[in-house]
Amino acid sequence: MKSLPSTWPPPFEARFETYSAFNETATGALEGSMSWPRINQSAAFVVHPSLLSLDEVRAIRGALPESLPFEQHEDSVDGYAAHELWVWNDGEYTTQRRAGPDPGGDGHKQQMAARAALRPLLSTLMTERLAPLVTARYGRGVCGAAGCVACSSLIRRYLPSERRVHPQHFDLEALATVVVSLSLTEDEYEGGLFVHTGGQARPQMLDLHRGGDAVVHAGDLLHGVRVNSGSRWSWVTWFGNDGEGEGDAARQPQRRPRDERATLDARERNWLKKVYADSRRRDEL
Ligand SMILES: O=C(O)CCC(=O)C(=O)O
Ligand SMILES: [Fe+2]
Repeated sequence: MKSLPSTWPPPFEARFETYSAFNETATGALEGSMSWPRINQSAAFVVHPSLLSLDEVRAIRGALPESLPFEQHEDSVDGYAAHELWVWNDGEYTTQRRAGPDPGGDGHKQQMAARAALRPLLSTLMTERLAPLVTARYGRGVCGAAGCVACSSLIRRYLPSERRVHPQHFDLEALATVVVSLSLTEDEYEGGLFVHTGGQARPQMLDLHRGGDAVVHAGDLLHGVRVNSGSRWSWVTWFGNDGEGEGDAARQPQRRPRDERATLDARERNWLKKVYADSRRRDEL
């Protein structure tokens, strides 16, 4: 029998470098790239420290007491109860993603109150901070002239008694995803979001422990969540294109053409500078 080469599994590591679109502002956005061993394939992501301020995170978490029953429909990745709270679906405010077990008591009322409280907050952040970031990264060739649009947005929680993992998957529903950490303190949980190339490679954990830290990636990134201890809260938004000019196919997931990098125009560059100057100022407060 042929034996495996002694270098198997192949060495594998995520590569991190300063994200070039943000070099000038030197705010520490990092581009990571996962290269599949032996095949010429890679997937990139950008980690943005403090995309939201801690005050913004506190405002979101303030609407989410631990006693709030989350939605328990089957998760699309592993079929177990999802423990999600959907706030946006198909580009619109939603009251529920899918039917699931009745939360009992006044559970629905509590969920509706939480969504109503989150709606203005998340909506402003999605349009003013998240969507332009996605459009700047993937470009108008992919996002459409009007820019990428938030299609789905939900809060996830990983409580010790509920869910510890979200198995690795691609976000096939999304052109691009933004995940924002909703931690109130940096030691609220251990473990977290990992990126992977599957097989025998070792997953790479991303450090998103500070509330407001965010990662932006396209649908082609293999990723998942494993919480080793504590409670983790995250805000997940899936983006599609602008929905213009493609009839019913609009807003369907689209693969980012490989190696495409958005070329930022002066207006977008200025906007990014401002986002980063603001986030630096927030850090200094
Ligand atoms: O909770 C997270 O950080 C990510 C969850 C995720 O990958 C997803 O909702 O698609
Ligand atoms: Fe995902």
